[in-house]
Amino acid sequence: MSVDETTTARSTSLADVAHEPGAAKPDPILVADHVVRRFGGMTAVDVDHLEVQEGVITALIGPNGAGKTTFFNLLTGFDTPNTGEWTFQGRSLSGKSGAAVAKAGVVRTFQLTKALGRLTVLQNMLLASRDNPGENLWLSWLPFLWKKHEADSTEKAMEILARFKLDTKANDYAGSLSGGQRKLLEMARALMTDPTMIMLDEPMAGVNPALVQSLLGHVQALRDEGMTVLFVEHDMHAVRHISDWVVVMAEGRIVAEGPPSSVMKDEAVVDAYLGAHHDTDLGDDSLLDPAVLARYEAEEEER
Ligand SMILES: Nc1ncnc2c1ncn2[C@@H]1O[C@H](COP(=O)(O)OP(=O)(O)OP(=O)(O)O)[C@@H](O)[C@H]1O
Repeated sequence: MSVDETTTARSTSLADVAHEPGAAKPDPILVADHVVRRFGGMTAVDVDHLEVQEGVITALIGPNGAGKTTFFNLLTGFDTPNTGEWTFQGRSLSGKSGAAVAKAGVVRTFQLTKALGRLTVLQNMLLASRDNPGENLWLSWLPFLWKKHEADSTEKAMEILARFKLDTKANDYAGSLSGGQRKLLEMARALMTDPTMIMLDEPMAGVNPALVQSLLGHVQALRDEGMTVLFVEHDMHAVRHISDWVVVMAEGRIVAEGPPSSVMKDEAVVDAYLGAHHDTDLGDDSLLDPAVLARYEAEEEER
């Protein structure tokens, strides 16, 4: 399928979906039910039902403390809920470890990037490899297999790094990268496991505007290659620009869902944001720098 055909298939797939919390999707890849996480007396997450459509970019937005990261942690096996179950591609993932979730094809990045500063960029990539020799008894015992595996993984790592224009930095310490480059490295590392779905926690936070464009392009490219993307983001311009669908959380619950253009005008969304931040910019394009806006529009036309 060409990129144009993929774009059409994508918008058609969501065209008939109701703009309401918990809306059913035609091809849900991830389905969560009754997911509750309490910290003491406080309920951080209380998601009754959520379906994430396969092959599209879904943004998860909401004010600070809405429960987005906690929900990500639960879905990816980094935290345990009080109640709840969820499936990925029809198979239950509830209660599974982070490693088991990754093996099932769901990989995540973190808000504060986890790149290990004292390892090189390439070493960071090799650590993220699905069949890291350290985890495989046969590979660690048989040197010739290990060497072949290492060569293959290095080749794959270098290919992915080239895609993110980080190949020239392969032997630099990850600690020497800029904030934006570390975000790119996080995304590159995630791809080492050949995921079906990628979950990005605030990929644009702390990234300079030039790199934001590049990151947005990478996220769209992953989607256009067939990957499902779920991302948490506070930058509403980025959300409007790249998401096919937006899910809004407030006080642990999902309060709205819909395409970006309509969801930003939703009363529950405006209330949720304005309740917490009177100065939150919900992505009104008229507030954008005209040059940036022109670039967004030109890109939109090319798609
Ligand atoms: N380990 C924890 N112990 C106690 N409370 C926690 C813990 N983790 C999160 N919380 C609380 O749960 C609520 C939801 O937090 P969470 O980080 O999931 O929100 P968020 O929507 O991701 O916020 P932000 O946009 O600021 O990252 C907050 O009130 C937070 O203080």
